[in-house]
Order: sequence, then structure tokens, then C-alpha cells
Amino acid sequence: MTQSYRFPPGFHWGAATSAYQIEGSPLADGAGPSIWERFAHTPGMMANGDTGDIACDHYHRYKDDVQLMRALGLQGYRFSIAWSRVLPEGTGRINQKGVDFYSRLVDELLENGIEPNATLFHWDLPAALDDRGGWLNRDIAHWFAEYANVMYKALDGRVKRWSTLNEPWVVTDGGYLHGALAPGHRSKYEAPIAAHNLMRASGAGIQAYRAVGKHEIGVVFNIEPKYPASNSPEDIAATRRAHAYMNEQFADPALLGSYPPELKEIFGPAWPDFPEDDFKLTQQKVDFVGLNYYTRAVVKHDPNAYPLKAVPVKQPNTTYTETGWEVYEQGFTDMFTWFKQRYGDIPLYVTENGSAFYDAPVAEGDVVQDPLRTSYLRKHLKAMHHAIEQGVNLKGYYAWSLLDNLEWSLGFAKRFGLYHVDFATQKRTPKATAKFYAQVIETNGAVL
Ligand SMILES: OC[C@@H]1[C@@H](O)[C@H](O)[C@@H](O)c2nc(CNc3ccccc3)cn21
Repeated sequence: MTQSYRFPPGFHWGAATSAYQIEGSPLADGAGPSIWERFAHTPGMMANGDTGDIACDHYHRYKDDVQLMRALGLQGYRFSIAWSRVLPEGTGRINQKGVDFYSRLVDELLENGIEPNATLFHWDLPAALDDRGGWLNRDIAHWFAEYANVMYKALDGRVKRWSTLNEPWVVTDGGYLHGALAPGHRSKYEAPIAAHNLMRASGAGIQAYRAVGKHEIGVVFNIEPKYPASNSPEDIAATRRAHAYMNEQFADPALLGSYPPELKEIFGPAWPDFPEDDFKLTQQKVDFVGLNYYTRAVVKHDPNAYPLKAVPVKQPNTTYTETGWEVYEQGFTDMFTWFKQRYGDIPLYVTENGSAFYDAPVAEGDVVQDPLRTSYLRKHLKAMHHAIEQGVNLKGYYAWSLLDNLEWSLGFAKRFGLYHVDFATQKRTPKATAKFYAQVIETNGAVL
């Protein structure tokens, strides 16, 4: 009997983006600068000198982009809100024109039968708050709750699914430890403090929602399953450290109210003794958790690797994407199994999954042929279906990304979109993967 890949009735199919990567006009209509506005305009920080000044011009083209979503039959759209568009100084004065943009976007989605899924923070911290210490200042938990309340008041009721943070691991590893992302710090003393305050802020945002919210709120983590390069005790220990550092460092304080012991082992004296009371804030009941999956890592011990003493090992005879990530769909299934075993049967959404491959330009009206991206999507949707068959409480899937966009410091060259964007003309062109995904949605997976 052939395997059926039909998903449960009501499984939710969507696509995702983030504000700084697609909107453009970062300072329009009274918006304040974010740390990404500053970082992108710092020479040497961005590939090809690319910035989010225009990006996909979604700030002006959002109605047309909602029609692109409708053309795919999307049931949901995950977007993020630019904090400094609505609170130019991060706290205090509200920029109503900024709030109004998101209100218009939400209404446009609802009028087209698409469920809005709003992320409050997708890396673009207001620069004014970074000037006050940003994620290193414990007061940011209150600043974030203030911002969250402004948006709950403006959009709740129309927005039925909220996320506090997108991928706090990337913010701390990229922004505070290695410096490849905004705000570009390089300190193993700052990274744990920023990580902890991110989870305190997420907890404060969830607490604020419980006071006024009518629907659902959760938090989004990137998970990259780790596999030892050998059975040597050193490699197994290195894998354990790498797993705790990326996959447990943020979910544990949110869902267990503690940190894995490996973090003290990794950071040594740079790991603070956080007040026990803090975990009463970081640990809040969530309605769902969003998991972003792209790839796995095979890990070996390396005494010179800072600070993990662990490095990834490139795998032979397999496919890697343009961002250097191995195509490994078994890791998708493994991730769900691990998460349920460690944290219990929490409702889950895949809030990001996708791949960057080179896309050849096409003639007017054609479809961009992107077989590698379609293969990646097909393999991962099948792997996701296996997880559901194994009893994982998976409610929906958001493809990354609706549009080719600004891949942070990697610029516009790394293309994840279901739609190709010609950034010189802003023309959107569907890729073959978009057509395939539309069939998946129409058949609820039966076409896989
Ligand atoms: O890189 C693709 C996307 C990115 O465009 C999204 O804004 C972000 O949410 C996102 N997270 C990951 C997975 N995590 C990750 C791991 C290492 C470096 C950067 C991101 C991939 N992506």
C-alpha cells in the first residue's frame, strides 16, 4: 500500500517573513532607527553593502503581496512588527502611523481569508534602547512588555496568534558572542546576560498577554539537532555542549524554569548566577511553541573552538544549500521527537523551514525553475508528516519565505523565497516551488 501524506484535517499552511527583511522604508512616517538600520549602514557589515532601505518595498506593496499569498492559497501569514516603527524611542511616545501600517496589513490579510500570525521581535531592536544597554539592561523586560501591550491593544482580536521573540539564540550568538549580526558585539560575558534578558522579556510579554489577550501566544526557537561525528567520549561531550548551547539554552528557562548544566561548563566564570526569582518570569504557560528548522550539525571536539570546544563537520556525498546548510530531513523528524520528550506535548508550529539555492533569472511571465528548493520542501514535508504519525502535536507549517528578501548580513544574494524578487524592478515571479506548495495546501499534503 502506498504511503499517504495527507495531513490531519485543519492542519494550518502558511508562509513567513520579517519586518526588516522585506518592508523597506525603515524610517518612514515617524519610525525610529533599529539596530539593523545602524548595522546595515556600517561599512563592511553587509554583503555587497546591501541594506533594508528598500528590500522588497513591502511597506508600500503589502496589498499586492497579500494577493501573492492568496494565489498560493495560504491559510496564514507570519510576519514581524518593527518595534521602532511603533515606538520610535522603544518606549513612551507611540507613532500612530507605524501602528496603522500593521493594522492595515492585518485587515488586508483578514479580508483575503488569511490568518495573521504576529511576531513582536524579529531581531530589529530600537536603536534608542540599544543606547540604554539593550538586551544587556534588565529593564528591557519592562520595555518589551510596554511595547507588547501597545500592539495587543491595537491588534488583538484580529491577530489570534502572537509570538514574543524569534530565535533568541541567533540574537545572542550572532549579536553578542560572534558579532556577525546587529548589534555586533563580541563578548562571552555579554552573551549569557543578553540571552537571559531575552527570556525575561519573553516571559514579561506573555504575562502582559495573559492580562488582556483573547487568543494564543508563544515563542519561536531555532532548533538544529546535533549528532556526534564519532562515538569517542570527546565528540559525544562536544555534541552535548553544542546541543545545550543552541537547543536548550532558551527553551529550558521558558518551559522548565532552569538552565542546562552544560552552560556553566561552556561559559565558566562568564556564566552569571542568575537570581532564582528570574525563572518565575522566564517560565510562563505558552499556548504553542514555534520551531524553526533548516538543518542539522554533525559535531566533533575541537579544543580551539571558542567557547564551545565543538565544531561542525561537513558531510560527504550530500547536498548543501547556498547558506552552507546540509539538506537533512531526518533531523526535522528527530527534532520533534526530542522536543516532545524534553518539554512534553506542547502544541507546535513549524514557524520557519526553507532553503536558499541559486535561482536563474527568467523571462517575463515565466516560472522560476528551482528543483533543489522543491526537493528540499517535499522531503521536509514528508519528514514532518512522519513526526505527526509518531504522535507529535504539530498544528501547522510556515514556509520560509514568502519572498526573496534581505538575508541579514548575507544580503540579497541568498534567496529563500517562494516568489523570486527582482530587486531592481521589485517584480515578483513565482518559483516552481510556489506552485508545488500551492498544490500541497490544496490537497492538504496528499500530493506529496
Ligand atoms: O536564514 C534564513 C532565515 C532568516 O532569514 C530568518 O530571518 C531567521 O528567522 C532564520 N533563522 C534561521 C535558522 N537559524 C540560524 C542559524 C544560524 C545562523 C542564522 C540563523 C534561518 N533563518
